[in-house]
Amino acid sequence: MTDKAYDPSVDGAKMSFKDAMSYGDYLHLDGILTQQHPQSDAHDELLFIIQHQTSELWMKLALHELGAAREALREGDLSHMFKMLARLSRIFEQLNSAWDVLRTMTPADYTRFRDALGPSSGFQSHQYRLIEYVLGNRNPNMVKPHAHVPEAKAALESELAQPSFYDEVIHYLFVSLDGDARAMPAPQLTQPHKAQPAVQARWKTVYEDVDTHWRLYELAEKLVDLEDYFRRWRFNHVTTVERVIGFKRGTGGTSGVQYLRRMLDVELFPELWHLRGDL
Ligand code: HEM
Ligand SMILES: N[C@@H](CC(=O)c1ccccc1NC=O)C(=O)O
Repeated sequence: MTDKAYDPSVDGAKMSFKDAMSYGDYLHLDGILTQQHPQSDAHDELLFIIQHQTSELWMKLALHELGAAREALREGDLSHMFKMLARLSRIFEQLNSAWDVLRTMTPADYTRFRDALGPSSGFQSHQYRLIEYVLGNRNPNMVKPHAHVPEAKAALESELAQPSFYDEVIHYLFVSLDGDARAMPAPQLTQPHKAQPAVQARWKTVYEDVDTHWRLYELAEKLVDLEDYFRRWRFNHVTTVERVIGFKRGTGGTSGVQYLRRMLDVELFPELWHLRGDL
């Protein structure tokens, strides 16, 4: 070994990017890495900001995959839809593991900058709300905090005007089992999906003879997986919140932990859970 520093250019590594697209150019890192603006001098505020920004990026990808999965389903292309749902589950795993980093922030650390957050809160995450809407948990009141951001409001309203991903799944279920969707209950576009006996009965048919209905069974279990991940995200959130602020009121104005505990009861695909007790 010589003392001379290794020069990767001898192996062919390109070292000059004056006239070519570099890593930073392609990823627009100048934009992303200059968008962290702590409002205090508290050490942990950068962690808090990056945790949220990365979560929002994963949510952006989740919406991209979910939208494409719905489109594939509408076209009857189940193979591609399954691939996107598998990726969606991995994205949720990322979001769930991320809590381990935030959990290193103690109440004392957080108190140093909480006041600087003002009335801002994750409650106002339009991407989170959009994910809920796409999946079928639709409370139109949740559009209100976005009235001041026309694009976010428009995206949420346009989602409320079309069938949810779960509505498309139910459509596919009826067409597959009945031959058409005439017996399908009308999608509830602007309210949270409520369990429908006719839907549950069909899912039960699938689970009672999985070999005959393998594709539908696979689809159902993918949805249960997805909801399982979603529930774990909510549970991680509420537990972290209790650990960090106890039962203080949220900056967004809700009761905080009590509000978040109530959200643990939300069922995205209720029929798939309810039928299990009947098997
Ligand atoms: C120490 C960390 C955190 C605390 C203390 C906290 C606290 C809270 C509280 C109290 C609420 C209820 C709304 C309110 O009144 O503010 C809330 C909602 C919410 N938070 Fe957090 N949060 C934390 C981290 C996060 C992270 C990392 C995310 C990821 C994006 C997040 C996303 C959300 C979302 C989406 C809601 C709305 C939930 C719903 O309406 O069902 N939070 N948070
Ligand atoms: N709601 C939190 C504040 C909070 O967590 C927050 C504030 C600004 C941006 C994102 C946040 N994260 C989740 O709610 C609190 O009451 O402390």
